Amino acid sequence: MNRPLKVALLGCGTVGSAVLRALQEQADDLGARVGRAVEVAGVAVRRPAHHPDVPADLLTTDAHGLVTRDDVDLVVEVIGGIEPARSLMLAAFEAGKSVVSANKALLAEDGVALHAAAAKAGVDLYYEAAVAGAIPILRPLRESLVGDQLSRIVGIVNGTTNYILSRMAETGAGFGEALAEATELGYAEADPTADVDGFDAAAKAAILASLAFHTPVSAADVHREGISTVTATDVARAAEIGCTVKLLAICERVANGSPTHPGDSVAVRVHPAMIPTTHPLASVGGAFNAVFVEAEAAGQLMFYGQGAGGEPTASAVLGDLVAVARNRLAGAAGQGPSGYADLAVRPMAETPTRYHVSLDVADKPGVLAAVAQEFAQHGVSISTVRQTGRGDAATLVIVTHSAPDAALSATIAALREMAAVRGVTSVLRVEGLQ
Ligand SMILES: NC(=O)C1=CN([C@@H]2O[C@H](COP(=O)(O)OP(=O)(O)OC[C@H]3O[C@@H](n4cnc5c(N)ncnc54)[C@H](O)[C@@H]3O)[C@@H](O)[C@H]2O)C=CC1
Ligand SMILES: N[C@@H](CC=O)C(=O)O
Ligand code: NA
Repeated sequence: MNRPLKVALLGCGTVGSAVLRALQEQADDLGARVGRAVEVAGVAVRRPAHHPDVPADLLTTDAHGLVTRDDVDLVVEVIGGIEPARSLMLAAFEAGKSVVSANKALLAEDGVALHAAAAKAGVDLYYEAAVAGAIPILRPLRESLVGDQLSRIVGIVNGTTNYILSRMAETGAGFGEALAEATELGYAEADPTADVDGFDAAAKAAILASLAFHTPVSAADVHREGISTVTATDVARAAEIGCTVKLLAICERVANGSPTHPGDSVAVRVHPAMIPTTHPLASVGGAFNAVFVEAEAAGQLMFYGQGAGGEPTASAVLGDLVAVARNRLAGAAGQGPSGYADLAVRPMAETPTRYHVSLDVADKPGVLAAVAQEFAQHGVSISTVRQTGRGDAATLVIVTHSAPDAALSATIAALREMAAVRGVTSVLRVEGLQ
């Protein structure tokens, strides 16, 4: 009889414990789908005493020893972070074992080298769980859409920040209170600043852009802004123009160049933005994620589902585990991402964006003209202007047309210096507005 395939589980936190539970409770079904029984060989943890529910004979603090054990066939890495996750993955490849991971931080930092190591060893590196949790998005990009030309991906890919923004908008909850809830529910990273400051979404954007545009993109290539600067005023201003505030990951293929990138390039950015409440992404609430893909032949596609949490993420991990187990039995390995297009990454300063700006001004003759002049001087065209209030308490709300981001931020800096402007009370980019 064929011996079972043995899985080494590295990490037993929010995701790891859900993966372990599923491996134990659904062992028969998983084995039937793979075509061979799948068993847990061991679970590497830092503090065994913290895992009373895991059979003691499976627990070990020696992750490296577990990964390189002769009877281990497949490795699931759900420790997170860069080290020791990277060294453990490399050790697994060297020992001829395929790896399934949920670690976007590592893949976005060192994906090219890790894929090269896996390819050299003839094994798999799969990480569907790393982007948008349970939502199948990496395999669709890598396989189903590989025959098409992708032009743009806009996603809500961080559950924690979407949960926080949804709570702020819907219930008026404070930032800290909403973050504590997201952490309690298992959505936040071990260090939640990774979520709040946009690092997690930037890592996911890098992975999406790499696959979509056949171009190596790392987290360092992604323009990143988080949500800690989003204020109640921003949320209220958004509502006034029929918009909502979301942290967006935007990956674009840009044709016809810019001053420093004359050919095609890619622009990858993560920042909060106002989007119309009629936009498909506007209704994505709580820890849900959605990824909106635009492709030449396929047109628009939207992928939606649970982007965070133990069980949903475990679903993606197990899907990958079945895939790599099948490959192993077939004596094959799936193809890694291709980087043949190798497009340049366009800097944010040259990327076209639109701004929504609120200014406190005195309602005096000439103020509007002076403000408009400042936009014009920076080459920024105004789409709409709205004034509320009179006298000393007037507010100007301006939405621009699209312009290079550097021109927009220079305009804001100049407005802050104008005597007629008492304060710039809200500045957010706008996406999807007609
Ligand atoms: N929680 C979520 O909703 C999602 C998490 N992920 C990713 O999954 C991975 C795991 O995340 P969580 O389970 O949420 O984190 P977690 O912090 O709950 O669990 C990580 C576990 O790994 C253990 N660990 C750390 N270093 C270790 C080492 N050297 N040896 C053995 N164990 C070690 C920790 O003690 C902890 O129990 C991360 O890469 C994360 O970005 C991906 C998608 C969703
Ligand atoms: N911390 C992440 C977890 C999933 O990737 C998030 O909040 O989305
Ligand atoms: Na996914």
